Amino acid sequence: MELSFEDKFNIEVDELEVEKAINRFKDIAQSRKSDIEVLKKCFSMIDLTTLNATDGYERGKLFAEKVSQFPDQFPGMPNVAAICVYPSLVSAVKENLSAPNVSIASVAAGFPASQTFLEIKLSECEMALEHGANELDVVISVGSFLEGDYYTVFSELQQIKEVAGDAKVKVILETGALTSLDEIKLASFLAMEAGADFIKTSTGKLEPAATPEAVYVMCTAIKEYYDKTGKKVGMKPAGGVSNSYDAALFYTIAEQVLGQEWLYPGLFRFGTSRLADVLLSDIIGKEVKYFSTSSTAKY
Ligand SMILES: O=C[C@H](O)COP(=O)(O)O
Repeated sequence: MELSFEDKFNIEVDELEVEKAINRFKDIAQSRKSDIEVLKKCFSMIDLTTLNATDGYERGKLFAEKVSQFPDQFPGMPNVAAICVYPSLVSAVKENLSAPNVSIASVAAGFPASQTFLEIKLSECEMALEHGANELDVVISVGSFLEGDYYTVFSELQQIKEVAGDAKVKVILETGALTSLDEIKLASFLAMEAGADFIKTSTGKLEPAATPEAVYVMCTAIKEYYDKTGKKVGMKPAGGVSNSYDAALFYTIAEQVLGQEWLYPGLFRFGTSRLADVLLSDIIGKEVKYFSTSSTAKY
């Protein structure tokens, strides 16, 4: 079955316009990278992430304990939005998390390559939810997308969304594997039409991960989708976001394209394994290693 989005949405991206806009946002971000209020807001939208082959129960427990104790350790700071782990670690987080407003996100559906059977993808989503996840981060079938088999990608996402029920589904486009900005925009519309609650740039396992260009194009797609349908879809830059300037830049892009109303954990997240302590240190004004973990393994 053929699926066409070209008639419904504007898929073409003007690359010159993108570069101009990004240069403007970079200037704004330079002055914001040390704005404490902006950094605090960015911190409150972090999905604190650990996605290593070396992760075990203790790692999930440690993350949950750190997040649970955070308000006492750092009064006046907002907490992170979610902890994001592999499905096998969801129960470790659930059993040890006592921060009621912090969500538990699980990558699922064959993360990070999405190269498994649909039944396995759906079961993995179901099991992650049973174990306590209330958000799912799933990658599109990138191979099918690149071959132009949009129907397979769309149909899988629709079925995942159905299994997810009330849980938020964040759809990872793996923008570094897509071959043009037009493709990134097309994938954004496809994911949103299939029911994505958020669209997310990257798995963090493939370079380039979150780029200003990808984030900008995805934000413009979200804006256009909202104008046409009235549905607000969230944005999640993820992968390689590791300093206050990057955070301020992605924050600025979302603010300028989508408006302040998008800048809260319900509609904006950072997927990152390194940003939390960096922001915390810049906010407090001295180096803090609270969440940092030694493992940087990339499997
Ligand atoms: O979803 C989040 C990413 O996997 C994290 O990537 P990162 O380790 O480059 O921050």
